[in-house]
Amino acid sequence: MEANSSGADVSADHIIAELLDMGFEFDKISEAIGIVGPCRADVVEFMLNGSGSEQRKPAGGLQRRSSDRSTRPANPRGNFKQSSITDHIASTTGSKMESRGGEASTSYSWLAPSIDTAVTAAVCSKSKPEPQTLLQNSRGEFDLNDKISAVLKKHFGFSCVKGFQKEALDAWSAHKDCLVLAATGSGKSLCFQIPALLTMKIVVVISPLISLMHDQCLKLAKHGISACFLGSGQPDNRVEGKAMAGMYKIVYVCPETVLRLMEPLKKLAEKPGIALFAIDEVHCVSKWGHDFRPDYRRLSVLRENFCSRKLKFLEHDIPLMALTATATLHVREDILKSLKMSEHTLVVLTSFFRPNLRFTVKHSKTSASSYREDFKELIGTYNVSRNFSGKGQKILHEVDPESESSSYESVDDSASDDEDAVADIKKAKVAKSLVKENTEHELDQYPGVDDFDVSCGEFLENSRPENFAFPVQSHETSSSENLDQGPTIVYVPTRKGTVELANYLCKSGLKAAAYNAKMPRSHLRQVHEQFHCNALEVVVATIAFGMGIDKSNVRRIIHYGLPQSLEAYYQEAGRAGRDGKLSDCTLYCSFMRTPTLLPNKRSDEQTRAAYRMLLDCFHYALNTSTCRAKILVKYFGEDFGPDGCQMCDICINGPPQMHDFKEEAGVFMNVLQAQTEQATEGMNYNSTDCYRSGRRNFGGVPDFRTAVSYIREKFPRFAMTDKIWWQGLARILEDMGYIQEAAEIPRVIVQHPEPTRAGLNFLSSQPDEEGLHAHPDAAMLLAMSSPRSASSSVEWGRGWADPEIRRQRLAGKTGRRKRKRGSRKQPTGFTTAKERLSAILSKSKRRR
Ligand SMILES: Nc1ncnc2c1ncn2[C@@H]1O[C@H](COP(=O)(O)OP(=O)(O)OP(=O)(O)O)[C@@H](O)[C@H]1O
Ligand SMILES: [Mg+2]
Repeated sequence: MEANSSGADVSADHIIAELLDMGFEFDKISEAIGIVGPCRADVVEFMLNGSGSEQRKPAGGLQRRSSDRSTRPANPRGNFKQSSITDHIASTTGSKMESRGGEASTSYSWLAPSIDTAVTAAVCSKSKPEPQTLLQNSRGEFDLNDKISAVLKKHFGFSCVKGFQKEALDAWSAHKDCLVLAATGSGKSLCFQIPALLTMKIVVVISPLISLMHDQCLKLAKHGISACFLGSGQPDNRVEGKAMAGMYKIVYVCPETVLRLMEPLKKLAEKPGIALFAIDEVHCVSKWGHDFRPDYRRLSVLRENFCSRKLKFLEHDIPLMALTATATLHVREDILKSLKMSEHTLVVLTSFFRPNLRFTVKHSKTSASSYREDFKELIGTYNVSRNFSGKGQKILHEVDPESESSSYESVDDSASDDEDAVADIKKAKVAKSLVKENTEHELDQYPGVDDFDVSCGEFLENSRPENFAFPVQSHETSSSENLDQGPTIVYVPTRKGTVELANYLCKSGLKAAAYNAKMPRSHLRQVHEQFHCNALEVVVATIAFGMGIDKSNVRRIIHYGLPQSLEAYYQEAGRAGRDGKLSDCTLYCSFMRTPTLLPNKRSDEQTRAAYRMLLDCFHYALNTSTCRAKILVKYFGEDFGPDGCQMCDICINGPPQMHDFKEEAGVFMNVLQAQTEQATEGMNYNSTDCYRSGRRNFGGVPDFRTAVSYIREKFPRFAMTDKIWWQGLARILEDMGYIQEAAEIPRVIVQHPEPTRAGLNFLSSQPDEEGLHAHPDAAMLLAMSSPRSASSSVEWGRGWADPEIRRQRLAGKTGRRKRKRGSRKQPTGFTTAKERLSAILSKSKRRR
């Protein structure tokens, strides 16, 4: 150990790290240390002067070769104690400088890991005091900031770290756990990549997808940093062995593999040492997040095992750094708890706002029949510069939609919008698939970790990946063509949708490809590669293509169907505009259709939370009065301030006119109140009296449908109103706290609204009192523009959910037109129930 006058030890591995970064070869350094001892000046002098030819001329960029590592001695630092992180990054002080007098600047100036000319000059002219280098601050000290700046410039070409990156690095250097919450594309990866460059130790990164690990390793290799990834598939002992021997600066692993490699990781922690465990996309830990992965939850073993209490050779616990762009307050708490992160964990929180993203929402059936209208503009954008002849592009990967054993439309049939939609359903032979009870397979799940056709790979610095062909430019693509337009990602909810839409876009002349979790993994890798090298203009993907994709020039994210949560939406939208340029995020969804949950195994509590998230997302889509960016960041607990983004459709178009809903609200809530009273008065009233189409008996709580049917029947002025409109009113009343959902597991559309105390107060207010002013939401506006068609088709669509009705329709016994023409048979008992309701209503009116 090298002692300085301040009494602080500078360990040999520190010297090795610094000299390696300067470009000296490992075996030469260790040989020199063996001869002259762990003193930097002596080691450098020995290498430069003692053996003349020892120095590899350091130059910007990459110095170490992979072969250097293979010749590495088994235990180069033999008996030296394992140094701490602060040893590496804050080893020099003013007192050292003073103590070494004139030598100080020469001794310490070559601490600069990337200022290669300074190194040479400093070492070669020992007698002269050196001018201050980039690594010295005004007091002549070398500090963390300087070192970070140096490696940042050398490896990434950036001039400085961002504030939140600095905070995270400070936490790491102080051996603290840290939770980094920062917007998509803000640069979270650097927070865990830089530590690998500041020490000789290894950074272990836990990541949820091979595609993500692959992309990051590829980039690191280009930046001169060796890395590898270990998926959960068939282990490659060669890469795994090298990784566990410390041959790569950064080791990406999936959670499952971390758990399997606990013992080798402990050895790695001993030598050469683990600088940090980074858990990327850490929202996957939480059951309340949008992409829960059970293996992530088991990562608490990291905090439990890699601490100085358990591993005696550690001076400090190995810090954990957890990172995500999409965690609500609830999820954050869950992360800290589930990973058993230290109670001193630093939470680094930045704004989630992405100022260059322009959010828009549009109503669409989002079925094949609406492709032409919805994608006209996109097709025009790409075709404008190339005189499209009408001869479509080659489809990257032809998949027979029939073989997908499900149909896109069938997902939506239960609430399709109008006659056209029904015709589409018929055309697409959806009837066949409707018979199937289980539709789970048609929606895509988040992919498993092994989303590529390889389970591990190594990426040596400045070299091409060994297991991967570097993306080949498509023969059809010149590097400049259409780059200005930038690529587009279209997210669709179903696997079949990806294929259908990609085919449609290809036929329209675009270079498009489908991407979903069920496609061959080799195809998925090909799409990734072609997307990254601009050979593709559009990727039509499910949620399988989302997290962490870092391509700077994505200009458009189109969601063609409602996402499951605002977290998922913001995560996917965050793929756009990572170069800071204006980019569009457009959500197409049906305002008329009731969104459904992706099938998944959930407890009741999780189902409740999942519906809540879906509901928030639906509210976002239907919103007509609040800036979209404001809603999004508020969702993550951030106050946006009074102004909007001035870019989204709401900020541009302004809200619709306010409406006084007092009368409608009064009628609606009176009916609900009557239903409630009816139930409590034990009149044996329930919804099955009203409908005999297999609907559930709700046990005496108010029922939305019954209430609306009653209103339409009994109040002539509301006879033409649409259920969709009343659903909108129910949302407004719920927001105001006047009604609440009584169902145990609330759905996206209110089912059993009951008046609250505030609602009852409102009901008893005088007619001349203040009105109930609100902006109608997007569904209400739409319903007002075409009241009949909407409700009738919704009824029709709902019928399909009933196995009996479906059977009859498929058997041709009943059809929509026939039903429309014929008189609608009132279910027995309907009149009686209405009469009862009337009686209660007039009774309660009399009471008031
Ligand atoms: N200090 C910096 N200065 C300039 N650019 C930076 C800086 N840090 C990171 N970047 C750039 O920001 C881009 C996004 O980085 P990164 O992929 O780490 O984002 P992220 O925060 O992890 O996003 P996501 O949440 O989507 O995964 C990268 O291309 C990176 O080069
Ligand atoms: Mg990231």
